[in-house]
Amino acid sequence: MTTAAPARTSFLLGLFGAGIGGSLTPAMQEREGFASGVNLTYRLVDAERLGYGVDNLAEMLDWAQRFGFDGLNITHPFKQVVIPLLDELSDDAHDLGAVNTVVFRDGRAIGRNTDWSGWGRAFRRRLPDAVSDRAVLVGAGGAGSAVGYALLEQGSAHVSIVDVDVEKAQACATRLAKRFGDDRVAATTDLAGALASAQGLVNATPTGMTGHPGLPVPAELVREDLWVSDVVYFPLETELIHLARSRGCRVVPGGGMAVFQAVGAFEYFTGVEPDAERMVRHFEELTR
Ligand SMILES: NC(=O)C1=CN([C@@H]2O[C@H](COP(=O)(O)OP(=O)(O)OC[C@H]3O[C@@H](n4cnc5c(N)ncnc54)[C@H](O)[C@@H]3O)[C@@H](O)[C@H]2O)C=CC1
Ligand SMILES: O=C1C[C@@](O)(C(=O)O)C[C@@H](O)[C@@H]1O
Repeated sequence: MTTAAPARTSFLLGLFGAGIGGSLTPAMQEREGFASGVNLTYRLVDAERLGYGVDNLAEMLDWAQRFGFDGLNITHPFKQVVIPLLDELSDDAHDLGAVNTVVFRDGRAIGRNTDWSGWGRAFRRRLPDAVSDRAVLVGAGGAGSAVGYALLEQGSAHVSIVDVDVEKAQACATRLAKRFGDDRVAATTDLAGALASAQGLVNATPTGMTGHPGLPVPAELVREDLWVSDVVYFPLETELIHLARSRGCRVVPGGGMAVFQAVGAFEYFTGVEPDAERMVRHFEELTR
């Protein structure tokens, strides 16, 4: 007689990254676990504090599995370098070239990305009528690739990508064009020209974060008829969001992406659908 494997009764999860001490993800995941009856522990593993860099990532993944972790979120600077170390990759993570969620199952490490679905869900919640708009995306790193993927996946007619590192903008556009077609996405150095024919602007650079004050684009380009989104969520009201709001623009601040990346990861980790609105309320409590 064969016996079915016992249902999993608890989950050990963590976040791998550098300088992650202020992350709200552990609190969001543990609170949602408690509220939904899933026994879940979520630990921060700060590579900076451990003196670990990208060369130690394989070792870190290996010991996480050996020590019984069921899954990990992965953040800066590991989102791209983790890819070759995984056994399996979801199509979306492959197409956008970054992983923020690794699930360990039956000795295999499976990479996924909930940054894009998180930003997309937060966007559609606020501006459902704007999904087909033309947009300008500033910043082509890990967050920018995820936002570009989300914009195109949810129907944006065209995305122009700008980065101070022109090669990075081009590489991001080339990658997204492979998936969505080169008539819908392009890198450009002409920010003003691209914005003139767009309805939306997304900041996916660190500019505006605590410690990186300022605006990622010249103030005069923030027109009142643009919608404006920021991925930065420390602070929640960045200089860009503040300026855009004061000019009457519709805005999507970075807090929504922070919550909905956790919503998506919770479901991948546990197989249980979390209560997303409860997680939003909890995030609001944490950031009040
Ligand atoms: N809300 C959320 O849940 C999340 C927020 N983030 C935030 O997104 C921001 C970016 O993170 P990553 O993409 O991982 O960083 P990254 O370092 O991979 O990419 C940032 C990119 O912005 C470019 N850049 C910097 N200043 C610029 C400027 N003024 N104009 C044009 N390009 C510029 C850089 O050349 C780089 O390519 C960080 O502040 C991070 O905290 C990241 C992930 C999730
Ligand atoms: O980059 C981020 C932010 C994060 O690292 C956090 O600190 O909340 C959690 C990651 O899952 C996400 O991809």
